[in-house]
This record gives sequence, structure tokens and C-alpha cells, in this order.
Amino acid sequence: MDQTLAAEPLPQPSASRAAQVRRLDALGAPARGRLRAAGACTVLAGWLLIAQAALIAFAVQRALVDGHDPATLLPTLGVLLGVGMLRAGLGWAAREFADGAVATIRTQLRRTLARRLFAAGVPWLRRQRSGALSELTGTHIDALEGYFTGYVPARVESIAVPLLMLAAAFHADAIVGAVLLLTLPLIPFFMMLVGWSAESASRRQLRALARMGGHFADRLRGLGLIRVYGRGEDELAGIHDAAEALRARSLKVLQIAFLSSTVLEFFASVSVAVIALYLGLSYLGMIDLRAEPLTLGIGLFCLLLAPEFYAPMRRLAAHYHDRAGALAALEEIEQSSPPLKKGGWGDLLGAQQSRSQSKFPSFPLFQRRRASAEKRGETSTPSPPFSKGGNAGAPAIVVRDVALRHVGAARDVLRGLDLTIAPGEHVAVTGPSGCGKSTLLETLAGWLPPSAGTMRIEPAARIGYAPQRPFLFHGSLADNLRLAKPDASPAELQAAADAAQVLRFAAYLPDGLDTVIGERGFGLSGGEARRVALARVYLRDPGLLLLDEPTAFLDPDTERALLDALADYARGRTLIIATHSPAALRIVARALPLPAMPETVE
Ligand SMILES: Nc1ncnc2c1ncn2[C@@H]1O[C@H](COP(=O)(O)OP(=O)(O)OP(=O)(O)O)[C@@H](O)[C@H]1O
Repeated sequence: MDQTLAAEPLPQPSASRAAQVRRLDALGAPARGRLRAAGACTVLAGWLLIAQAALIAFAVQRALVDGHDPATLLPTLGVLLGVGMLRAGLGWAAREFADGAVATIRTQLRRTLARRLFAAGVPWLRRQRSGALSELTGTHIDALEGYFTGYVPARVESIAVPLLMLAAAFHADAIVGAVLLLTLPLIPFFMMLVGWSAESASRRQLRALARMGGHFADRLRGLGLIRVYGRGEDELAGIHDAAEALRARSLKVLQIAFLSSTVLEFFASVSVAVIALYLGLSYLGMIDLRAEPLTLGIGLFCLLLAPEFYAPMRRLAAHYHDRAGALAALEEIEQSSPPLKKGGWGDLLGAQQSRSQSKFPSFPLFQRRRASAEKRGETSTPSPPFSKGGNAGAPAIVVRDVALRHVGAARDVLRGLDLTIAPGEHVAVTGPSGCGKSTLLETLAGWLPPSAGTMRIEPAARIGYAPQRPFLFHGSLADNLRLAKPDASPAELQAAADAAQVLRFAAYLPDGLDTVIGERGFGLSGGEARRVALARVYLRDPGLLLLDEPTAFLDPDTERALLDALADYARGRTLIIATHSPAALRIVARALPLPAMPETVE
């Protein structure tokens, strides 16, 4: 079985349970009003049950014992019907309020998580498994639903409703009241015992789910490779084992859930039986603990009330593993998501963004917010249209004694690097494979902080970075280009695609620029994907262009056309191009050869 799927030791809860519950409740802040309304409706519906029981007992007493004409009971039955309908309405309203609240809470939490992911930067994201991250933002956040729709209203109900019922029971019969009072603490005690094991079982189940999600997404992406190497059967066995482990953990959670319900049902039934026994023996005259005789109405009222007395607590118990699941999910979210730090390095889309640019990343999630902010005139000046020859302020770059090291790597890729690039200068970074050309560009783009030394680029510089392995989303080519400039006109898209030589291949695609490509640029060749990334950079209208081997894999004719257009476009902008191509060297003013690291020299 895959090592990554083997069970890991669970981390100890990071804080006391009370603090965790407080943090969980704090998540409800954006929907506080609706949560309170849901609780109020639930409590009111519970209180009306007392009235309902009293009306039934009153009607039975009058009809069967006092011998009243059934017609005189019609008003009582009418009120009873009204109370029943009111309770149904309150139940519906409580559900509506709770559903609305949980939708707000989920959206808010997903927004916070997305912000954290953007702020964490590329080095952090690269080390994550996308399947596990999607579990985090999907299943884990959904696991909070039961807490807010079920547990929170039940918590209020289980305090307010039994107390009033207890008072009503004492008013009707002190012995019944006493039995209810004595059995009351047993239920929270057993709930607590069961809840602890439910919580750790839920945590294990969520972990298994996230691991399995990550594993499955990875394997799906590498399906072709798995077939080529004939590893299909082994992978199937691995997935089978992981699914089996998840099934066992899910059943464990269910087992605990059923066990807790059974225990509570048992105790509630025993107490109701004790009350029934007391009432029965009183009617038979075998015990006489009351000052006045027990009427049918009072006995019936107590018998109707007794199971309802335990119902809110049984509901709370039924939702107790929602609480356990939510606590486990919150802990997973807190532990697995990146810390929220101000000014983190880069963002998910890296330096396709400008450093000085707006506060909203170009991601669909944020586009609506960007649009409304623009309406309010909050964003910075909109980027100018696609234009050849720079007008975006070409920055100077000064690098002093810089060392570069990848996150988690044991050695520096580059050390003692000094570099001065004038505004508008065109430079080629050259050197043997693995010497650190891409790493240098990543650092200049802000994806990777230098491990030593200083690096200064004008903070207002708009940067356009086309990495070696650009990320293309599932969607049309035009959608992928619009990522750089959401409001780009068709003419601008055409111009950028033309300059980056995208039109050369897009012309043969079924729908031209509107052709849908698969996730990570599936359906495009490596050279084509890089040209799309280059067109994206053009649309950003950057002052600094960082291009990582944009002409690799190109035939000489396409390469020449691409470089001619690039030379034209890059006038007045600072250009740094990592390349092995002699043709690319001809469009730059100077080459900056990087030394091979001693370890890489054979
Ligand atoms: N994310 C990473 N974590 C650890 N090491 C890395 C990472 N990415 C690259 N490296 C290592 O850093 C070194 C420099 O890699 P880089 O991609 O910058 O080289 P390059 O000069 O661009 O190579 P090429 O010309 O083949 O593109 C290599 O030894 C590589 O193995």
C-alpha cells in the first residue's frame, strides 16, 4: 500500500475543548441573528408542546370523566389545532433560519480559506496535494453544517424547554417532577462520554477522507503514466485498501452514533416507565403520595409530558456527533490550511499579478468583488489596453549577494549572486540545465523569497511572468487569456494571441480562441501552452517581463516570428528571458550566464 495512505499518528488537540467550541461558535458570527431566530423558534415550538399536552388532558378529562357534551369541547379542539399548526410553522421557520445561517457561514469560511491559500504563496501550495485541499474546502467545511443547523438550536432547546416542562410537571405532580429532576443529569453525563470517542473517531474519518481524496486526485492525473508502466493493478489495490480503511472509519463513527442514541433511549424509556408505574399504582390505590386524588387529566398530562421532557436532550445527543464532527473538521481546517500572514510571497497566480496592483487576485471568486469595488471607484487605475512598446514603467533591478534555495531543499541553488539591470534593459539568463535560471525568475517574480542577500525591484512595477510549466485552467483559450485582463476586448485577445503566436495553432482548433482546453492545458503541446502563457503576459501590459524559455520546442520559423513580436513588444519594458536558444540571445542586449553549481558539474 502507498506509504502516504498509511495511518498517521493523530496530532493532539491544539487547545482545550472549551476554547475549540468557542472558536467554532465564533464562526457563526456572520449569521448570529439568524441562528438566534432559529433557536427562538425551536424553543417556542417546545414550549407550545406543554400547552398542547394540557389541552389534550383537559379535553379528555372533560369528555370522559366530567361527562361534558362533546360539542362543548369544540373551542378547545380548535385551539389545539391552532397550536399544532403554529408548532409546525415554527419548526419550518427554524429550519429556514438555520439553513440560511449555515449557507452564510460556509461561504464566509470558504472565502477566508481561499484568502489564506492566496496569501500562502506558491512554495507552500506546491507542497500540497490538490485533492486534499479540495477536501478541506469541500467536505470539511460541509461537516460544519450539522453543528449549526442541528446542534446549536438543540443546545438552546435542551436548556429552555425541559426547564419549563419541569416547572409544569412539578405544578401538576411533585413526584413526577422529582423523577424528571433526578434523571435529568444522567443524560448529559452519558452524552459527554460518548461525545469524546465520537470526536476522535470523526477526526480519524476526516483524515482518511482527505488522504484518500489527495491520493485519488493524484492517481487520476497520472492515469496515462500508470498504464504505461503497467502499475494499474497495484494502484487499484492501493485505492481499494484506502477505501476499505475509510469505510471502517466511517462505520466506527456510525457505530458510536447509534450506541449513543441507544443509551439515551434506554434511560429516557426507563424514566417514563417509572412515571407510568407511579401513576398506575396511584390509580390502583396501591400508593398514595398525593395530598389530593390523582385525576385522569393530570395523569394523562404527566404521561404526555414525560417523553417530551427527554426529547430535546435526545435531539441534542443525536446532534452531538455533529458537534464532534464539526470540532474535528475545524481542527483539520486549522492545521491543514496555511497561516494567514500579511504580505505573503506571491499568490496562487503568482506574478501574473502586479505588485502594485489591486487588492483582489484575478480569480473568478474575486471577480464579482472586483467589479463592485470598481463601481465604487476603489481599485487602482485600470490596466491599459494591449500595447506594443512599454508604457507601464520599466523597473530597475538590483540584486546583492543573493542566495536562493527551494523550500525544504538541502542546498542553495545559487549563492552570492550580484546583478544590476537598468530600466528597459533586455537580458538573457543562460547556463547549463539545473543551474537555477527558473529559480532566479521565480524569485524575481516574488514566488520564492531569497534565503540571503537583498533584491530590489521598484514596488510599483507591474510584473508579467510566464513560467516553464504554466498553469492553464479548464476553459476556453480566451478564458485563460482573460485571467490576465478580465475585461479584454476580442480585439485585444486577438492581438496578444497573434504576438505570442497562439493564433498559429488556434486557427486549426475547432472554435479558434473559444476552443475549450482541459485542466492544466490538456490538449495543447508544451510549446503551445507556453505561448498561451506568453499571450497572458502581453495582456497584463507589464513593465517587467520574466519569460522562462518561451521558445523551447518551437520550430525555427515560429521561434523567429515570436521573437520578432517580443522584441517589438518589449521596447520600453525591462525583459529577462531564461533561454538556451541562440536565436533568443540575438534580441537581448546582454547575456547573464549563471555558473553551474559544483554538485551539478560532472
Ligand atoms: N521546488 C523545488 N524544490 C527543490 N529543488 C528544486 C525545486 N525546483 C527546482 N529545484 C532544483 O533547483 C535546481 C535549479 O532548478 P532550475 O529549474 O532553476 O534550473 P534551470 O537552470 O532553470 O534548468 P533548465 O535549464 O533545465 O530549465 C535544480 O537542481 C532543481 O532540481
